[in-house]
Amino acid sequence: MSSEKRSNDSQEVSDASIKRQDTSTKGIAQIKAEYIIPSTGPAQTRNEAIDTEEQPSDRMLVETGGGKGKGKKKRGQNKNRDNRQTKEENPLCPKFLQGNPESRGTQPCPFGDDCKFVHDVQLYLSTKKPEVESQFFKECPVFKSLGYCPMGFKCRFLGSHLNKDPLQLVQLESSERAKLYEANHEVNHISSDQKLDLVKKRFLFEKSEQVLEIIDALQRGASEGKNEEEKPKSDEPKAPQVLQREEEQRLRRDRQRELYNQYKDTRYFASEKKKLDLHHKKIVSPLTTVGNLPYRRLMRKLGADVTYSEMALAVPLIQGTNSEWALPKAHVSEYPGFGVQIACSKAWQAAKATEALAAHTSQVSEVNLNCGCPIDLLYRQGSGSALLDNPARMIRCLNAMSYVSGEIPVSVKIRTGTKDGHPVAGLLARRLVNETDVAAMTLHGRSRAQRYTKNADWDYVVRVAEELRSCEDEYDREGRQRSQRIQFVGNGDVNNFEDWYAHVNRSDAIDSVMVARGALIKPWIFEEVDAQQHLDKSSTERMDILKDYIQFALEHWGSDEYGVAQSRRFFCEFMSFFHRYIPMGICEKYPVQLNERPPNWKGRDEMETMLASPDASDWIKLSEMFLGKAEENFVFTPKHKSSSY
Ligand SMILES: Cc1cc2nc3c(=O)[nH]c(=O)nc-3n(C[C@H](O)[C@H](O)[C@H](O)COP(=O)(O)O)c2cc1C
Repeated sequence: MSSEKRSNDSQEVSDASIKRQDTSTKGIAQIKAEYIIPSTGPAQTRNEAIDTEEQPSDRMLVETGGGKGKGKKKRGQNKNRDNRQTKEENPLCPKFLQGNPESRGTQPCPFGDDCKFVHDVQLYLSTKKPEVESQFFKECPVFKSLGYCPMGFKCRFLGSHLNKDPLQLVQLESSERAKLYEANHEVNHISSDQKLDLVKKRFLFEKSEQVLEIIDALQRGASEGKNEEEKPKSDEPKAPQVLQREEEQRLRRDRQRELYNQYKDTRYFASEKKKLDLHHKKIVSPLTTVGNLPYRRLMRKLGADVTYSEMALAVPLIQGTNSEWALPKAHVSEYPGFGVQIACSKAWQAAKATEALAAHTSQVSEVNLNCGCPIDLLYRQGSGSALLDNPARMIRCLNAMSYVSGEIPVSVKIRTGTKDGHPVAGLLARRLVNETDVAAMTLHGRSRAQRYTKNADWDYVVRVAEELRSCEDEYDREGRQRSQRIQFVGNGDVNNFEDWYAHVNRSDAIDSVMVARGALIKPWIFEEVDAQQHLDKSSTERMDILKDYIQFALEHWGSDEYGVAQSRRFFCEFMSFFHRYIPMGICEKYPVQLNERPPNWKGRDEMETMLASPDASDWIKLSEMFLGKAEENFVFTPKHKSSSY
């Protein structure tokens, strides 16, 4: 990929030759006339809608019981998605993946002849789907990067690591494989025994039990204290029942004091945890569905310093659900600088999920509480942005997390508020300083109600950052000494290096900014930040980026039938953002804003036109260039109906 400054094509075309079309309307990207495909009707743009809010993943719908029943029609969500997976007709027994277990000296299949899967490798190969015909991968990409292929005979690129006579899989020497593994493996795997302990409720949430008792007692104390203040004082002698009640209250207060002292003595201060340094770091937002491990690995390769897991729900984590525990997994290149984000509605959920995470994952730089998610399903349950309306509960969650997370720092991501015109983030910042030990806060400059309709309010983001700093100063002046400055990260509408620097440099109170859609549409955005210039990537360079994505996807999901189908599906989800890139060279006015839509346009070459297609069937065609022909019944409907804008 070239980071050379390119000439802007606009200079090459004289003004006189540009037959301007009327694209100067607000919200419409300005494309040079020669790239516009003339429309027959009234002014036409490629897409009608604007960006919709984050959507629940299919996993979330299952785990929260959402998506069942009638429910209201969700804005922008494709509820009738049919992303079915095909299954192999005669699946090979997992014990035979790498060949006959007995001849390799490993444990035989415990089901023997009764096994419902195929044991005869020759038979399996005779019914297996043909090899993938990829224009980009002439040999198995996973074998090439690992020195062996974990999918063995099931691999759809098997030809490149199969000896036909005798029938045997090829692999590199173990020392070479070990070297490759060192730089390329996944971390934060929970073992099946650990998962089973959670499923069977055998995991002892000892720290959570401790902190929840304290938090409950403090909360009860606070509400009893309030009631007592309201009672009028009287000099009359007290009845024995009253005296007894008072004595009970006194004992409870003593117990609370004792618990509080215990809390003070045992709690972790931010300074006792791993240091979280986000200052001027290049940060990619947590992104449900699209922010999967292969995408984050790609972003690391393209210069990101900090990445976050997709949002994991606390309750299924506590219950040991497989799909939820897949989310904290990361590529080794992501650590340090990898955060796990959780969503929950109550302190017990926050504590237990965090305690399990701290016990079962080793490479996590921060645990982040999502207090910004607008999804109705979670909001109705009191999670995500619902916590903005209940700051006391948010603080209990954060303190519980801090108590149990050991040396992992805790952070929080919020929005301006839930309603338009009622921002609460400033007050929250004050409470975070005074009442919690959070190491960082991220503020997305929009309310829940606003979704993506208006621009993020960066003036407000800056005011909150400054409010945070003045609270920290007050705190210090009172001699209470915060252990370390809370890292403040702003978020919203960062789409190019100019936005990035403008926001990062606007106030010393801001440590950095977080990028979401901008990094999906233009994954090389941090390369621009480093080069401090707009980079106009050719279609060939963009295909190389997609090739890397597919490489990482196959390494993550596998190169067998299942893995190829998963890679194709998530490739298409990625394309639902990636296709929105409008190259600088075809623009009349640059940079293009995130909410600007182009009129129908054609690229500088055929591939560029194809890469910009908003049609999901073209994304499938692109996937076929990397992954071979899609199944006849492969259908893809993006999660965001109007994912284009
Ligand atoms: C597809 C998609 C998925 C998202 N998933 C999450 C998520 O899991 N957790 C989260 O805190 N925010 C999530 N967000 C919100 C972003 O992190 C970010 O706050 C928001 O998009 C504003 O940033 P932007 O203007 O740079 O896109 C998601 C946004 C998008 C577009």
